Amino acid sequence: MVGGLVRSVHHGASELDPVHRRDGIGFLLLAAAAVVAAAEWFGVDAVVLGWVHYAVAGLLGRAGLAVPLVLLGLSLRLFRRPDTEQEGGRVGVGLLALGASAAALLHVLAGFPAPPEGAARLQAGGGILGFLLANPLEQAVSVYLTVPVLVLLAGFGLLVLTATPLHQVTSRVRDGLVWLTGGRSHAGAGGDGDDHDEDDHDEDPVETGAHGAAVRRRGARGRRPGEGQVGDDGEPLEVPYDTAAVVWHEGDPPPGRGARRPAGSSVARGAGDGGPDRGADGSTGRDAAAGRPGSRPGAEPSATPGASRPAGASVVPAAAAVPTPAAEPVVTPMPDLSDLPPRAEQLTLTGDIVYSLPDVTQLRAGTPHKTHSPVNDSVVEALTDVLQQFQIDAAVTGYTRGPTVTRYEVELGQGVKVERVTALSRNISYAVASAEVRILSPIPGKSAIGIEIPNADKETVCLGDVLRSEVARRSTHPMTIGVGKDVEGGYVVANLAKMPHLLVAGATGAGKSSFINSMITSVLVRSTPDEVRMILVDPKRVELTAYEGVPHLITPIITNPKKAAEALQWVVAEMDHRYDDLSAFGFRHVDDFNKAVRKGTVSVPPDSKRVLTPYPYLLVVVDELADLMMVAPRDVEDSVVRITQLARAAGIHLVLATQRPSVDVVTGLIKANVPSRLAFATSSLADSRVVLDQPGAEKLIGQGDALFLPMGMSKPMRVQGAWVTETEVEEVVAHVKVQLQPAYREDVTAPAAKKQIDEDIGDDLDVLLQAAELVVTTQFGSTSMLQRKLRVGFAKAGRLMDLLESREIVGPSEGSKARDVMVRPDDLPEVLARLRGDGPPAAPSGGGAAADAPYDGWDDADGAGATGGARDDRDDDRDDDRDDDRGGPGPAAPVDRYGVGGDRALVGEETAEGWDDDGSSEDAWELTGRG
Ligand SMILES: Nc1ncnc2c1ncn2[C@@H]1O[C@H](COP(=O)(O)OP(=O)(O)OP(=O)(O)O)[C@@H](O)[C@H]1O
Repeated sequence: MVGGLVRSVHHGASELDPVHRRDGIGFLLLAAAAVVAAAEWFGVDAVVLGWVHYAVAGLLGRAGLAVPLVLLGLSLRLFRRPDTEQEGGRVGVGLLALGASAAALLHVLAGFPAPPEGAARLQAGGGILGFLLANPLEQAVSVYLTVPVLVLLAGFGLLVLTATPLHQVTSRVRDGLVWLTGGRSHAGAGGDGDDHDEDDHDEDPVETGAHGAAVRRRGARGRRPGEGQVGDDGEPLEVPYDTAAVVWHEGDPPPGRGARRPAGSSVARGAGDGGPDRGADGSTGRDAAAGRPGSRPGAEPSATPGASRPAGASVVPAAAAVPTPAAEPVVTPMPDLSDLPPRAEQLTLTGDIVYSLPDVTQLRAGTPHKTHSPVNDSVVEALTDVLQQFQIDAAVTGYTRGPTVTRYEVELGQGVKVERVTALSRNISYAVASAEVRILSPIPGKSAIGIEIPNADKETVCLGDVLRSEVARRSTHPMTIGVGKDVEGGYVVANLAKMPHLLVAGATGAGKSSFINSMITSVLVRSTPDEVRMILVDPKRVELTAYEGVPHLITPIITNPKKAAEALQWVVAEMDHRYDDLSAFGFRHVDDFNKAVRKGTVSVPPDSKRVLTPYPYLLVVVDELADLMMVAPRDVEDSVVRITQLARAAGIHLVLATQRPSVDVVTGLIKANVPSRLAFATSSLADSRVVLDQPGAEKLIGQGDALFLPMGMSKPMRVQGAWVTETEVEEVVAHVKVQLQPAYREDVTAPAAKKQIDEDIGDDLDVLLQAAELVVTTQFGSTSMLQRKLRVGFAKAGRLMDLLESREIVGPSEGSKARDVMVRPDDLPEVLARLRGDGPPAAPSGGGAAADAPYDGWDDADGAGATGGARDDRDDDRDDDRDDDRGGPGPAAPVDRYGVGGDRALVGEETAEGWDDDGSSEDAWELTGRG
């Protein structure tokens, strides 16, 4: 019976939720601490306590007095950070080394008592352990060396226990002092990061795959002037940025107060993370921070001997001035983040589920940003040489160093043609021994030519740093993700909801999957499943498996391309449902709807039993679009186009990635409707043109180096994508998975209802669709044209023409003349849908659809939303229609077809209101002039 009982308890314990198990261990340790304290500190008289005393004091002697404290510390640690199980080994080794050396030292102090002298003598020293360690040591190396050896062992134990490598002891002590003095004692210590620098490089994932666990706050410094007021004076914390991406540099005003526009900005601020030491002239402050004597402020022509100062160049040098050669690398301190508000730590989901977001400080920290290194000096020299050799009156006046590339700025003398420098691109490549030289003329917002050259000493941009940056922490929008760092070392974050759809392209190994990992991890770290749901499509089957089972998923990760195509159709249906809902309740955007639902200002008709819940954003990620386009090109294109044209207001956003950015994958229609682009290194100039409509991506250096062109920007900005290790992803996934099960929707990948295709079309549907498209777009009903263009025989072309006639697409035969075409190009989408059997009955479309946007007008027919005109006008039109027709809640509120976690909703006030402050996306459209 006892055996059975023990077995069942053991079985039950192993089935316990790991969180409870760890808590259980914590309580056990706490109880043990109390017992040992009673025995050792207070000498309480009881049988069991006597045994405990014999065990503890017998083993450790006086060192046993510390055991209650150690046990208490361990238990508190388990309670506070239950996810540190894997560090148990380290803590164990540290404690053993520390405990053993302490016991041995006590044994030495007690005068090396031997066991025959009695247990009491041993207990008054270091116990059995002290005897076993100190006595042999004394015999081996004499008493004079025993003590130093034991002290060293204790020091080693302490370092292991606190996870402090020896070289970081000083900075840890300093950080400790900063912590003790409230984080103020360190202001102005600009160049402190140096001692971390070289060693942190060893943790570079690209080189070693190593993964640093502890997050250190480095170079802590005082708060910037004015920074504290942002939260205090009640200004909205969300950044009202007018493009999807925000760049922010340390030293910039707090985001939201003049955060810079990514490119083309006329504001030229100093570059790099100068921190508090930087004045208006970035170089002066930086040089001062580094304590370098004799550095020149500003851009001095004498930096390039022989080149005359460009006349009329009155540009405030935003870039670092050309520094004195052989100067020390300049490392900027990591920002102090201690006084930034964290993203809501605990969120309550409906059903009283308390959900805690993963701790962003657990993500590893990267190397501090260098604004200058000796490598840059040699490149400046090489560039200057080239300019001199070709006798061009131009000078390298400065540079801004990013994590992977540095942009050198060249100013021209009067009357010097820009082409003289740009024509030298091959010579420059040769001089700096790098094929990936990209020339920008001009640098947006500056009268200077930019020459971007890869750094020989690259830095890794860690997602943790980007998400911990001020700009990311102040954005409460759940769809804000960390992108990386720009070429000036500023953090780049982007709001996926404002993209509103993103195309990610790049050759194999260029960094797409890493970006997608960073993106998904950002979402998991920043948003609850009630805020963002995801559909992940991974035809490659390996890239996204780590996310299987996270509660943000709406359906298991889809690996089958056919199923993926069906899922896209489900998304279209979902979008339509959301539109129905929005229109029935009289809202234009899910943000408005959600806000009203949270405030409780929207009510269902009295006879409806529906419980309104906010709609989560729906993020659909396709990791290889080419695989989908191979199995069902038309269906996928149709769905993508439909989603991208309409889904913004419904809170549905697509991210499409492909390594084959050729026109058969990224078709004109898809491209026209996915306005934001992220191009990693492409294998050809043609691919770069497909993605960005301009060259440049073929010059990227791979491994996360990218050109980012969010909607509304004319020039792409160069960013180094953020890196997140597999271990970090695993930790984040484990954190979210342990809290909540995913609530999968069954119907996402269920095959769509069988379409009603006319029997007499039979197997000819595809070719009939092509024939209809051809005839309608050309407005030319000729059988021989069909023969030629579709490469079909006469009989087949004739039959197609008859079918078209029977569907009233062309008129009757008129002998040798071409037939009349009865359908206008505007109505083509609707006609094609009807032929396919999934369209609504024929209905006249709303006019005004431009011929280059053939899918506009489709929605008039199915009532999902009226669109018309070119893409930029569409919102206006739709809004107008809404305003006219839908003044308030419609009579028949639709049933709750959106069942995703339909029984749960957000109730947390802080989240409920959080991201609305920045204005719904409608504001963004106004700001970009698209509203
Ligand atoms: N942001 C980054 N920072 C540092 N290294 C990176 C970054 N992104 C990618 N890399 C490096 O490049 C390698 C390939 O990246 P990744 O797997 O993302 O390429 P990909 O474009 O997805 O390739 P594929 O199409 O074959 O999947 C990574 O293993 C990593 O070493």
